[in-house]
Amino acid sequence: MYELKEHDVIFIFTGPNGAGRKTVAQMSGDTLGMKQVISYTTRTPRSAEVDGQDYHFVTRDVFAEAQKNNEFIEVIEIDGNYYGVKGQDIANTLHKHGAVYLILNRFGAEAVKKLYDTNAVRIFIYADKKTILKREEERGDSPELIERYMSHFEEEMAYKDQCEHVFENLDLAHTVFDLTKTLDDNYLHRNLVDKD
Ligand SMILES: Nc1ncnc2c1ncn2[C@@H]1O[C@H](COP(=O)(O)OP(=O)(O)OP(=O)(O)O)[C@@H](O)[C@H]1O
Ligand SMILES: Nc1nc2c(ncn2[C@@H]2O[C@H](COP(=O)(O)O)[C@@H](O)[C@H]2O)c(=O)[nH]1
Repeated sequence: MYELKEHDVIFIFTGPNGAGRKTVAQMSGDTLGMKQVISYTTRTPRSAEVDGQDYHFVTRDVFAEAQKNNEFIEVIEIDGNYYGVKGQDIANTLHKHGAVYLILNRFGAEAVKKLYDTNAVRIFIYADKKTILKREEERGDSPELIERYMSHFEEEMAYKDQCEHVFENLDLAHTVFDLTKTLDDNYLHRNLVDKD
């Protein structure tokens, strides 16, 4: 069993769908040498999604078996689909990289924070509804999917004030710069960000 070290950091990116959590997490993660811990889900992959990259896509039986074996640190049902992150996956990735990130909704963020306490840092990424709607339309999300995402918008936004860091993601380069600098200055100390 991997024991967390004081300097191990688990960043949790949360906020409404379409805010840009994945985009900014990946960009900062690449710069700072952090790796994502991928969730397992029973939902069907969307056209551009890749198994093992966006999610581990599994059947309900496989998911239920892992749940029965207490492999997930948290399980959630969203719109009829199950999602979970395995504790062992977090431990393995931390062991290799010392810093990991997860992309979760507010319930996952809360659960991971409770479990890992000071090793866990919640980063809230948001944009206004109109901006998010435009992004989702532009990436080709169906009207049904957009409606589903929007039905969770207010409840996800309500979690903003409980997070350790909050970024409004309008200009992408600006957000990624601020985010990378914040993570580097406060937690990782890789001194990679150009301070000019
Ligand atoms: N600052 C930005 N300006 C313009 N487009 C952006 C910006 N940030 C992200 N995007 C685009 O918005 C879309 C949603 O981004 P992303 O997938 O990162 O969001 P998310 O919060 O992870 O939500 P989801 O889980 O629904 O994918 C993508 O097409 C991405 O390229
Ligand atoms: N609490 C958890 N939330 C998760 C997990 N994996 C993903 N998510 C979040 O769920 C919604 C819906 O995701 P979608 O890909 O189906 O649109 C989104 O906010 C994800 O970030 C998890 O393991 N636990």
